[in-house]
Amino acid sequence: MYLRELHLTRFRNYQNCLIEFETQKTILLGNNAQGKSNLLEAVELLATLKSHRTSKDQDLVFQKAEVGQIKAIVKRLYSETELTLTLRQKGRRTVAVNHESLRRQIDFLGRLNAVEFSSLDLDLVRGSPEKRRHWIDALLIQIEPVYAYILQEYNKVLRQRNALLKTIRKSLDEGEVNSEESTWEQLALWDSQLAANGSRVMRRRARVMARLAPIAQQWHRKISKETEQLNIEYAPNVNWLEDNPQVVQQAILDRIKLRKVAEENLGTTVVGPHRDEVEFTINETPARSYGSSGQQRTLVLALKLAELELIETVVGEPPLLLLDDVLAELDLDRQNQLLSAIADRFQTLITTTHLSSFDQQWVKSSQILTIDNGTINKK
Ligand SMILES: Nc1ncnc2c1ncn2[C@@H]1O[C@H](COP(=O)(O)OP(=O)(O)OP(=O)(O)O)[C@@H](O)[C@H]1O
Repeated sequence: MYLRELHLTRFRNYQNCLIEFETQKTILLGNNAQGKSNLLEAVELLATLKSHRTSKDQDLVFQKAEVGQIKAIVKRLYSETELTLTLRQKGRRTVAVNHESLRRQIDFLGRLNAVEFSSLDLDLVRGSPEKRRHWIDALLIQIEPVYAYILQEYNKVLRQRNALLKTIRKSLDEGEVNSEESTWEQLALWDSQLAANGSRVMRRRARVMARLAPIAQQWHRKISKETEQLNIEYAPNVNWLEDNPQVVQQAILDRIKLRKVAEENLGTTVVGPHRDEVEFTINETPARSYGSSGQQRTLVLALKLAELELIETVVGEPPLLLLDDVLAELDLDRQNQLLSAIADRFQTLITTTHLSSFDQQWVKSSQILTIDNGTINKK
């Protein structure tokens, strides 16, 4: 797929900016805080309807403006589509495809695919489990857009169940024995909802990890010159023996029973995919605590290359690659591995503050755009 045009109106620090992408590779060159990451964020939003930098639309709209917009023309093998995402300071965002508004946001997903790689991605290894859950979820949304809906439903159930557990906790604090039957009936209802929705999330996470792990392992072996063996293990909060909805749901219900007292005392849900983890080990040592920063970079690079490949296999077309200031973080050897893997296969947008760290061949074959305080010029 190919992003031909991007038009940003009152988005972040862009007032009105039209960018036409003329080659497979674009270098976005500019000093700090000029709008390079903002531009990649716009593409990320079109691909996932999420930004890894903020969950508030107010942050995305140009200061004090009411409405901001991201518009793009995407060329696919057999079609060309115009995508429009309208963001509001107050009120809901809206989406349109070829000028037609869509009622459901998930119908917007899957029309543009992108893998982003920024220095923040090192947090994938070092950061909290939440970072890794977000990472799997963002990948799943791209290869199976209905997952966005499944996750949203799970989170709704989780919020409601937590609210009920909080009330139970409060009455325990106040010394009331909560004997009201309706409270326990309600909780039993939320238990089964949590199990039904939780099993959908967990089974999909398990499946995508099973597909991604061998690809990432292969890349990792190659980048580490066969010296290191990566292992990726999805560690769900609940274990099950068979990939079958009933089996997984029952496993969740059994664990809820086991953790009943803890949940009531804490006043929150402790069982479910919101407590999942992904474990990375290198030569059987946990990468998070023992990996050197070089090893951690190799690991993240292998994961990103695996994401590109997996999306390409599932979608049938190569996704875009967004590299946010990341080349400088990699040594020459890893840079070359990345650049040769990309070659001309993936349309790549890459931000940098200076061109000197780039391979000259790469510079020659790229379109170079300079970014200065929300305005873009060809170099
Ligand atoms: N909603 C907004 N309205 C106006 N300006 C904004 C908004 N959100 C962010 N900005 C501005 O965008 C700029 C940051 O841009 P961006 O994060 O893209 O930096 P960058 O060019 O990638 O720099 P770096 O190299 O430091 O990552 C800052 O000047 C910030 O004030």
